[in-house]
Amino acid sequence: MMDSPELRLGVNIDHVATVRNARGGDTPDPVRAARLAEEAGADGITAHLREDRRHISDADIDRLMEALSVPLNFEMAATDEMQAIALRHKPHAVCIVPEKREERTTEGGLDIMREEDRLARFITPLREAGSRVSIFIAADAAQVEAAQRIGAEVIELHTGAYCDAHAEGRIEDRDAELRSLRDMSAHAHSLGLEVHAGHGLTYDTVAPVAAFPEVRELNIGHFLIGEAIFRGLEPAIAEMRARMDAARRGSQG
Ligand SMILES: CC(=O)[C@@H](O)[C@H](O)COP(=O)(O)O
Ligand SMILES: NCC(=O)COP(=O)(O)O
Repeated sequence: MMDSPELRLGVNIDHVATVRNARGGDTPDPVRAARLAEEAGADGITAHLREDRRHISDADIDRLMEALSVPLNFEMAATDEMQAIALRHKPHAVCIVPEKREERTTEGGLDIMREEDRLARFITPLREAGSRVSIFIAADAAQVEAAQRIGAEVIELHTGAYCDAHAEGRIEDRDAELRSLRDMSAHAHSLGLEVHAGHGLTYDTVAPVAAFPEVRELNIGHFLIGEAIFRGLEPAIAEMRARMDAARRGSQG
């Protein structure tokens, strides 16, 4: 069995901005949330600048780049507008995600094969600017292999189908999704890709994913921001961190 290296927690603060935007104005401030998340043990901050700006704004990205002392993982669609913003800021990491204007949340992974040549050209300047490029994909061997072909350094596996199956009590589907996540983590690692995972993870679903030794980072947002309403952001994050660490230790026997 391979050793389990450190597992990082990236806290996604998008939905602090969702609440702010419900009324306009400045509160609650996602940058303040990001700084509290750092203090609570987040290893990085994730923010998704959607094309429709439904939560994070351009000004939030400007301020995050100024304020953070941990790395920013900048999630964005593969558009010229977003590429220009990423090239201006040169964040630590850029994660390319699919976007549909009408979707409630990021519904699936990017279909790399549908536009493989364009994506290979698209990520080249981002890598040259010093950002680590990650591709948000479903746990699918063809997508993993395509991510490697286009020159990505990292993949982030979409855990939404696994979390939905868990929430809906579809145990066989949940277990099948988990097996796919496990197998694709190992496959991607064998191809030299760094493996991250995220979307929809909660206290109840995080442990099995955290235990996969190839997974180096989990990005978690919506659940943590919701939980923070009841107990505060720092305790909510500290508990997630503790559950991740316990699962990691357990997987090392
Ligand atoms: C790509 C991804 O999974 C995150 O960006 C997260 O889901 C953000 O929330 P929304 O999908 O609701 O924008
Ligand atoms: N890339 C996934 C992410 O950043 C967090 O997703 P969620 O926990 O807000 O669903």
